[in-house]
Amino acid sequence: MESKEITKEQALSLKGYKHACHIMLYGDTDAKLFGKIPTKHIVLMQMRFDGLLGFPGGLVNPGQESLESGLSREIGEELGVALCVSPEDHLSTQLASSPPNLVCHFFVKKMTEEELREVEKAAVVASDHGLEVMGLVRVPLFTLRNGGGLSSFLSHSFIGNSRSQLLSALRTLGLVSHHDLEAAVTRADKSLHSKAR
Ligand SMILES: O=c1[nH]cnc2c1ncn2[C@@H]1O[C@H](COP(=O)(O)OP(=O)(O)O)[C@@H](O)[C@H]1O
Repeated sequence: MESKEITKEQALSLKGYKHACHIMLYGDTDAKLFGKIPTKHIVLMQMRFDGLLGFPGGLVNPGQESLESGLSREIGEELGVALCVSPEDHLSTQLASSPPNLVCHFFVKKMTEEELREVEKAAVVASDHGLEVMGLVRVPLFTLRNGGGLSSFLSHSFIGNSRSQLLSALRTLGLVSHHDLEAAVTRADKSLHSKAR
């Protein structure tokens, strides 16, 4: 899905648009896969009720609450934690090409490994668990010798523009090197292309 980047202020001045707010929670880790492959960072996404991957969040009505407090409310429902989202956590706003009249606001929040583990534990007993949210998942950011890892993750199906939100956050925050990211995207796109044939 192609989307056009606009400012948060432009988005808020649009009439008759819905506002979706989603957040990427992330942090650093020293953990090594199989005791040798550095996982480097933790990045959380979720498996939704419809089988698609996306970020925690949902629709917010800016006429009734700020984008940040609406997003905090959605996080409470989906992840069972009280998380304060601030305007500084905003990363981008995009005009969705589909569905029409939707803007997608994207936030990122850095947390410690311990805090992220607490979120993962709380999510299992959150009210939406097993209903709107089937579970949190960590994004594998590494590339294995057989090419698996990030590229296999990117070959799954994503809701809306969440795949491009993920890629732009990984790029902007420098969580994956430019070379590794481009290689993973190329490999994933090839695999998606061959599945489609
Ligand atoms: O992670 C995401 N990134 C960007 N857009 C998303 C993401 N998840 C859902 N959306 C879009 O946001 C809108 C609201 O969906 P969502 O299911 O999150 O909210 P809701 O629970 O308030 O209905 C939908 O149009 C959906 O396509």
